[in-house]
Amino acid sequence: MLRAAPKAPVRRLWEHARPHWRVLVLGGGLSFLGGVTSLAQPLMAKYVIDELGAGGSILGPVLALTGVIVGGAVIGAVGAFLLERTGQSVVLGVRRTLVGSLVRLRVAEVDRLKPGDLVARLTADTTLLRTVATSGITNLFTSSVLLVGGVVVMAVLDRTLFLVAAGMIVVVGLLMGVVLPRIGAATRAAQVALGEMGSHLERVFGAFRTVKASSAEDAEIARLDTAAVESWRRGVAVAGWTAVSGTATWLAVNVAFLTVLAVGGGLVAAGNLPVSSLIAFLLLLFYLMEPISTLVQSLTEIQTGLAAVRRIDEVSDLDQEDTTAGAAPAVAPDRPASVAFEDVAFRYRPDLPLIHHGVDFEAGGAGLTALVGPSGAGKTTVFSLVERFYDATSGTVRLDGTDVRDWPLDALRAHIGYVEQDAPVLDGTLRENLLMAAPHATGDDVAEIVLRARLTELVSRLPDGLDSAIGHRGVTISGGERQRVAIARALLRRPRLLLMDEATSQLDAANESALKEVMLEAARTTNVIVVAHRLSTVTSADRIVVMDAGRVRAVGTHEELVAADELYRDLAAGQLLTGEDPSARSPAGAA
Ligand SMILES: Nc1ncnc2c1ncn2[C@@H]1O[C@H](COP(=O)(O)OP(=O)(O)OP(=O)(O)O)[C@@H](O)[C@H]1O
Repeated sequence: MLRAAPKAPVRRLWEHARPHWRVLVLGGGLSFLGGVTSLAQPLMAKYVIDELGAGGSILGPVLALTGVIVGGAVIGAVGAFLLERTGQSVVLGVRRTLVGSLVRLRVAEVDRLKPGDLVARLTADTTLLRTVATSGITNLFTSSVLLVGGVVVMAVLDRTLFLVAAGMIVVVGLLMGVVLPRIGAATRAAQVALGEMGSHLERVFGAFRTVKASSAEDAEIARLDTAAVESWRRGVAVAGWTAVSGTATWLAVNVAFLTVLAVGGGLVAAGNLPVSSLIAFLLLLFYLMEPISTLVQSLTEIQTGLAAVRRIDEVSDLDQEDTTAGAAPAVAPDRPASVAFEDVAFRYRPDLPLIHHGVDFEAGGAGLTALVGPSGAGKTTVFSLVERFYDATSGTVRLDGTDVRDWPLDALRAHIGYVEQDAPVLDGTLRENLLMAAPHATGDDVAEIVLRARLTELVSRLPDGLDSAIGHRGVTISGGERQRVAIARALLRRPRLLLMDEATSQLDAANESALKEVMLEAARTTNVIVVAHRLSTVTSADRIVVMDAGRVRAVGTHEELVAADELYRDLAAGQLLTGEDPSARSPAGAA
């Protein structure tokens, strides 16, 4: 579904961590110091025993040992805190990048993605990453430092015993080489299954009423369950491999411990090794048990995190819009914008057929232009090309005479108000919904728009007026009200071009006439283009563009088109506009 990330995940993980390298080095340095002091403990124990054997005072060495233990603990704690904090900051950075990438994705990318899976990447995958970026990286670092230090001290203490211990480390290393890739693959598969679950759930909630009305709950639950079981299966595989690596590491360390005891005992008996060195060596091995098992555990966790990094970075690699590139053409701020389509051909994807086959029309100046035509003729697609949700496959779309591809996206869209067909309201208050497209609008601006969009009655009916929650968790507002909220939102932007996709569902007479009034009022000062499904809109239009099968077949006023264009006459008759009997003509769909 998503393109594979081209960069190695370890490099990506490092790229996310790089901005914090100073704190990382400081935390790492302190952890190293903490580790060194704990490594010094066995050596100091040897010193205490040697002093005792020589009949000297042990007060000094014991005090020094205590100081080293306490100092080492404090330094280690500060280092661990700094590393942990860095881990959290890495995750914050990743989440910010991911949110930025998701919201700036091109519409065409979102068309082929599953939103539920994207949500899982932002939530579940970044949560996985947090474990790695906190305890995983911290433990990997500190345990590696301790292990390397321990190994060096062992090599200095006794070569023979060192070789025994080194053999154990090699065995653990080989084991990790086998186990870690399997843990990584299983984790990735588990996360993919989790993403699938998110997608299924989104599908269910996206059509919740339909699912219930179709009595399809059981089938949907079964789909969700399949994904849940797959995630569980992969999780169990991870648990299995983790158990194998944990137990095998423990065994390897213990075998090494016994071997060192046996070989070292022999060396001591033969007088080739002081007993204090053997004790120090055994203590070292004992101390190293923890860093070794922590190292193994953190390598396991990092596999998990790298699986998450892969999935997160697949999103960062998707095509995003650059909304600021280019220089905006100079335009008169209060003049209505003109739109021109010049021989525009368009397909949504290379593997899909053309939707537009050479669309040509112009709509300039203030006034109302209605786009009409059978369902699927490509009317809404016209709007998508003006807004540059997609780019024309060939031909040119112009705003104010400039190719829309030469406008900075932000500047282009700043001139346009867009009302979608289903006029969605977003979860939040009515005021937030209105201010979305014009965050700097004043209270007076909002009050004026409420009046213009005939929303006064709605505002007075809502419990907290403009500050009432609407949408999911608030009051549900009607289709007509949603349309007017959407128009108000678009108008608050003070657009020079208003694109409005009329709702196909029937509105009651009061709502319809309210909408019409708002539209006509806007058309006095703005270029308003409407995908018209209602007769009252069509007859009020200054210009009607008739589209059929991806082409413009006629342009004119209602009267001109009734006289000159058969398809338009059929469409109008289908809605009893001309008083003709529609059944007497070929069926041409609804306008
Ligand atoms: N995102 C998309 N990806 C692929 N095909 C699409 C996409 N959006 C629309 N289409 C297809 O493009 C064609 C034209 O759609 P469009 O929405 O522009 O038609 P319309 O004239 O506005 O129809 P209606 O009056 O029913 O709203 C349809 O066949 C539709 O299935």
